[in-house]
Amino acid sequence: DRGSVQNSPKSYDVEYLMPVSLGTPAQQLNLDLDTGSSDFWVFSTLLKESMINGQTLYDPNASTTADKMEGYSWKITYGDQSYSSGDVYVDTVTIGDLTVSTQAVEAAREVSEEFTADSDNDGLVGLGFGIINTVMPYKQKTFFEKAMPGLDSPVFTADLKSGAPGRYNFGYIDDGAYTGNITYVPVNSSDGFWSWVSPGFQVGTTGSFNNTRIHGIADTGTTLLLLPEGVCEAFYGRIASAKYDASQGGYTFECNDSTTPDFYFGTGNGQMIRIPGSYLAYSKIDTSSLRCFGGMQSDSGVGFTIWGDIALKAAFIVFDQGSERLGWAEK
Ligand SMILES: C[C@H](Cc1ccc(C(C)(C)C)cc1)[C@H](NN)c1nnnn1Cc1ccc2c(c1)OCO2
Repeated sequence: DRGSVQNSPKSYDVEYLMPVSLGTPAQQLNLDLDTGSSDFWVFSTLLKESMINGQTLYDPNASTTADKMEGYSWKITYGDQSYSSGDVYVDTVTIGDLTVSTQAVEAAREVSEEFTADSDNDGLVGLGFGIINTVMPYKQKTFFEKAMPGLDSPVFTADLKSGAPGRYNFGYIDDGAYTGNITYVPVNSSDGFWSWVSPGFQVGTTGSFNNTRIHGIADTGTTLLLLPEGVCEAFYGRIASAKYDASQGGYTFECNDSTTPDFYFGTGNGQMIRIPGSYLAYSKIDTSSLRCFGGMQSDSGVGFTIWGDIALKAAFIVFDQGSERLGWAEK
């Protein structure tokens, strides 16, 4: 079995949303596929009105295939301190013509203001590893873990694009979606994340390759690229107008600064992925400004490196849960 679904970026590629069908008859919601968490939760009719702001709601009472998991609950807090919580239903879920008939759907009763404010986002599909699922008393499997036994191959792939729709595929690798070879690196899933080690980085085409191992996670649910302070300093040191601006909470530079170099990160056996300098001028800090907030920021607040969308949209990535490895390819 296999599946394929288009993902569409919101403005500034802040997140990528995909249509998902839940229940019978199908209720379609736009969800954020997040490889950095492992809860499948949705805005629902259980929410207080004050927490809803245009989102599409999952109504378990309108689904003939929904069964309430009595006595089960969930509560998740994300690294940016946003949170959500609620009840759990078993129901059928289809993503890109791939159906899981008994998916644990976490229906929100409460969401923090950050989720309320994002009217396009109807919830998250966590595709990290199930060991960090928050459902109590017994944690639940992710959509991919439920689908995996029926798939042609135990993999899903992410093809995110800059300012354009991309695609998530389940159960197969589309050899037309990338160029060159796929370089596989081992994953340590003990923390529930797609954790891997990059052998190093290079700033621009003339810079030397820095053999400094970078431990981090591949996270489709994080917008930016959060790297060690030293790497940020090496990169922004090469941009004439760049500075760390405490009032903005990060590095900023002039959006059209022609000295902005590309950023390369190593994956393994000599392969490097090139992030175009243009991807690193993330967004104007305010409409009248000529300065941009950097797409690369320090990971000091997180404690580990996060290869978020800024990096992922420069590559074709294979999330191989069967062999616990990540595949990286240029495209
Ligand atoms: C932030 C997203 C999860 C999310 C996505 C979207 C949203 C909104 C819709 C409301 C915009 C909120 C939350 C990320 N997903 N793996 C995540 N989930 N847990 N940690 N991270 C990454 C991290 C991001 C920012 C940090 C951080 C750690 O530590 C300190 O600052």
